[in-house]
Amino acid sequence: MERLDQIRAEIDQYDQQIVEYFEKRIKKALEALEIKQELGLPILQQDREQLVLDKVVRHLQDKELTQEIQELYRIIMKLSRQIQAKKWNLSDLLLIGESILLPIGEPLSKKTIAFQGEPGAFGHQALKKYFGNKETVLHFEKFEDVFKALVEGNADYGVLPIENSSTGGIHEVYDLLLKYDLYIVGEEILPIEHHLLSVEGATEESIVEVYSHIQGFRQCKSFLDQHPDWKLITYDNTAASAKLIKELNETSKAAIASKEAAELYGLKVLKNNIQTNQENWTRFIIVGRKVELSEESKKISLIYSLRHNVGSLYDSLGIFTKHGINLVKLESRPIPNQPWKYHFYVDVEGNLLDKQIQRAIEELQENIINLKIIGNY
Ligand SMILES: C=C(O[C@@H]1C=C(C(=O)O)C=C[C@H]1O)C(=O)O
Repeated sequence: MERLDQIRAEIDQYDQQIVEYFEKRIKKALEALEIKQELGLPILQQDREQLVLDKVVRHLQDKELTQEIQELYRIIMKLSRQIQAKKWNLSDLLLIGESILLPIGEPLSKKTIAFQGEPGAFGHQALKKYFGNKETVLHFEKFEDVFKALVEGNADYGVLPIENSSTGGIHEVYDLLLKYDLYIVGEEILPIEHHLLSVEGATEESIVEVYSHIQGFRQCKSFLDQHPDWKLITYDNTAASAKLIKELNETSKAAIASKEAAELYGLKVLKNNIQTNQENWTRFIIVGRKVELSEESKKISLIYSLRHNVGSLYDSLGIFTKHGINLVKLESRPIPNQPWKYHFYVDVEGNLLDKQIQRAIEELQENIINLKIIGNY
């Protein structure tokens, strides 16, 4: 026992140093905050955080601890941000339990909105359906560019597809929601109709190559299976492929895209409604920099991971049942570098201002790892 006491005394000493250095680190983060406030920079500096993560791994002598040190530093930096946020402006934050701080904002009146793809893309249609036609619109090549535009302040809202009723979740967008500290403020469901488009003079028989987004191909699989000789070329976006077909102007090439894209780029519809399921819908999310709470907010989106023990998912979901909260969606994504471990994306019905919901979230937090609330809309 004496030996164990001796070891624990040493651990106590290290803890004292860790606490001392943690406090020093937080003080410095608050000094950094003052400068960021002067310069009008956001609290979160993802590039800097990545550098910190790389540096601490380099300091490690035992590289087997790489994942653990990164996990520890992700938590330290998140706390550092939360402490900075508390200081920044308390009235703009919602505190749930003891440690979940959410930035709260009002819907912006004058706004710039970003979508992925070219004009005429389904994302563009969802944007117009949700926001109307009067807003300033930006479009980007990649989903991640939309997230970056928000973080960098170049756009106020982003419109992104999250799920298709025939082919399921859009995984890349799920992963980006975890990576960036942005929030879902709304959603829009759009019926998706795909058409085979080409230039004047083309017929179904003249086609050799077809361009579309991978989702376009997946959602039209039965039709494409009838043309096994067609070469399918995956493109960034359905509307971008329509634009390309117009530019190439060849009767052997076609795109799979919307009617709107056909009209916008002056293409002929060779075949209408080629999606496999006539009930084909895509749910788009509207992402912003803050949680926008109102009495009408009725769906909460959460991400969490679990300890690897029997029944952990069941137990976590049981907490919602116990508090009478309806679960409306469950999706899982693998955690990079941790084979067979998952992040769970859960949508439940409720409003974050409701005390019952807050109690359930607090209880959930005690039973899971890394809870992230990504919106109430
Ligand atoms: C302390 C800062 O604020 C945040 C927290 C960081 C940290 O704790 O190391 C790093 C980057 C920022 O996201 C900073 O900007 O340096």
